[in-house]
Amino acid sequence: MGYHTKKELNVVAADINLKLYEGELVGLVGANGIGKSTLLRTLSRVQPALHGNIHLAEKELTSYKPLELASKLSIVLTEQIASKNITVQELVALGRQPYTNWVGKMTEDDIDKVRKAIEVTHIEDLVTKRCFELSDGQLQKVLIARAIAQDTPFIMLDEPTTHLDVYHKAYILKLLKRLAFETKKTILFSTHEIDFAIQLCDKMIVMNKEGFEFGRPKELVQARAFSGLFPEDLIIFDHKSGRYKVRG
Ligand SMILES: Nc1ncnc2c1ncn2[C@@H]1O[C@H](COP(=O)(O)OP(=O)(O)OP(=O)(O)O)[C@@H](O)[C@H]1O
Repeated sequence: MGYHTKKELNVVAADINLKLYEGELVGLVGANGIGKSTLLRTLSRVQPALHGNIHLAEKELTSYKPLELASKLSIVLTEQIASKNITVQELVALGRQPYTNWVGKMTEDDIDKVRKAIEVTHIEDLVTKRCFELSDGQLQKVLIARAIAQDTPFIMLDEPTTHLDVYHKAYILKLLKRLAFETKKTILFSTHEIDFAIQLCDKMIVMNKEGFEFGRPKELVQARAFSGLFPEDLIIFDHKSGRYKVRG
């Protein structure tokens, strides 16, 4: 995966080979610029893979029609929101767009899915607010609610916990964990919260300069996958606690 620029081909990562299952919360970690967003964008068909195949539910990703794809996968990008002038209720309801008819009329089922998404993310008190009135953390929850309303079996989120305080970071990640478990969705998110991801994820993808490692957090800790992520002059990964520590 990577980019065709005017002059050259910029290959960000190659030989990525992995399989995700339903009901799994999967954390994607790695240093700045290593290719996490590129991977999410490639998996969600926002940009084409340079080489290889991606299958979603046994079907080649490129063979999906846009609306069909929108009923199978959703991606949450914080910067993506087109108009912040709409209300929270309207933004969450946009998650139902792939299913509504051309006039956008919602059925009872659509309305129910929107209501449940608002309930599960605990944003009931925000529904009448306009999106520009929200704090970053509130907007993050609203965007997650929209993805839940979209009700796709596969949800991807690019850094869903940036801008959040430590309590709300844990809150969002626990919410994703519960969602994956209870609704049997596959949830893949990129994060810099490696400590939290180790504690909460079923599996993790660790991207590094050599390639990537994939597995259960405990196995990855044992395999020392987190040691080589950053230059070790400043921080080192402590295998006992599963955390990074600043060198004394
Ligand atoms: N539109 C683009 N065109 C060309 N190269 C790009 C483009 N977007 C990103 N890149 C390059 O691809 C590489 C990976 O970037 P990417 O945004 O995927 O990293 P990341 O792991 O998500 O980083 P961060 O943790 O800082 O968000 C970087 O070297 C970046 O410069």
